[in-house]
Amino acid sequence: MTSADLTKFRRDLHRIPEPGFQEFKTQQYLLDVIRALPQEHLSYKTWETGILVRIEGSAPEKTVGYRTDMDGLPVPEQSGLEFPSEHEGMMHACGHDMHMSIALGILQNLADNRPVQNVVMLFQPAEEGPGGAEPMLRSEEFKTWKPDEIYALHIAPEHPVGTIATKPGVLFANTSELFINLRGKGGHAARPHQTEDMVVAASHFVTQLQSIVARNIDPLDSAVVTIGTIEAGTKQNIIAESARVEGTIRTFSMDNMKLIKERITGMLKGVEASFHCETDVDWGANYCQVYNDETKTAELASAAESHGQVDFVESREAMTGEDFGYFLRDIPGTMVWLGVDTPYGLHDNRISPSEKAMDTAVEFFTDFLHSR
Ligand SMILES: CC(=O)N[C@@H](CCC[C@H](N)C(=O)O)C(=O)O
Repeated sequence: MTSADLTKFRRDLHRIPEPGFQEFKTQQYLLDVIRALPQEHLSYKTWETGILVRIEGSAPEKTVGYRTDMDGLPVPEQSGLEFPSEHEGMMHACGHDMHMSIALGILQNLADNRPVQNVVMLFQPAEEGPGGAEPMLRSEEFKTWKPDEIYALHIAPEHPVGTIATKPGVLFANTSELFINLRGKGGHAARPHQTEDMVVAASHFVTQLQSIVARNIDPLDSAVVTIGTIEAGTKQNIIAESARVEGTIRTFSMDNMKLIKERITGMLKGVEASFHCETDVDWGANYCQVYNDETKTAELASAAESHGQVDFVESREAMTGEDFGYFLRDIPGTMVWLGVDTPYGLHDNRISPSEKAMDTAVEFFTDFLHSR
């Protein structure tokens, strides 16, 4: 697999970002590449908009898994790249175009040069939401090819190209989405006393939310409550009768997740009483933490440290979420960060990861999967 091939995959995929479980063009593109590979030891099947590919090892004693995510984000691209998204309002702003291209590169290498162990490559939809890992794990397609160990990577804007970073134990947080509706009585902007203004109610609620992390979480622990969107109203001189607040919760412990949800439920009761309105809350998709197996992580770290192309770094845990956590809850393995050296963070509309990082990842993971 050449750098030029990887770059072509990445740019083609970058142009067609699609929402979770709607990765139709992405799936077709990947299938076209997979069908063009040497087929001798290869079999594949689809699941929803995902794909599972199995390479029959030469003397297998186990099956090793490698997973990539596939979906894009509702981010209007501002990267200035020469190959921007062709899907208005959507962007691969979390590197899944790179992740998929790397997986294709590894697959091509393994199809050309058969590994000893069986390898299953998983192209998993809907990582950003509503979560493809958990239903994929439950699928018959997965169960019949279930690996004995499993690996994945995620691009890391802050690390230089060549870096692979990870740690044993908790790498990413538990997550829960948060969707709240507030309903009251709207009316004329000049007659506020006859209304129950949901812009004011939602604003108080969002401000109150900030006290949860500040005043309910042990300062030696960590949690995040982020509101990403607020929608309310139809016109500047009409008092809004409804508002919708959407966000996400991140914790390292399930006790804190429970505590935060209880506090939010309590606060909403207060908002209802204070602003004479009705509210409802939906916790959306919940991901379990990414917990790296101690032994597999040590083995991967040692392979990275002795690999000529890689600079291995012990990383800290992060409040990011990843539904790869569900695979790791069931199957020992590890997730790593891959340095891509861009000043813009994940989910930023300007993110522009260095494509050179794909060479490092493909070389390292091809060697690593051969060595299992
Ligand atoms: C790597 C990454 O950025 N993952 C997402 C996962 C989102 C889970 C869910 N939709 C949520 O918002 O809680 C992240 O935002 O960390």
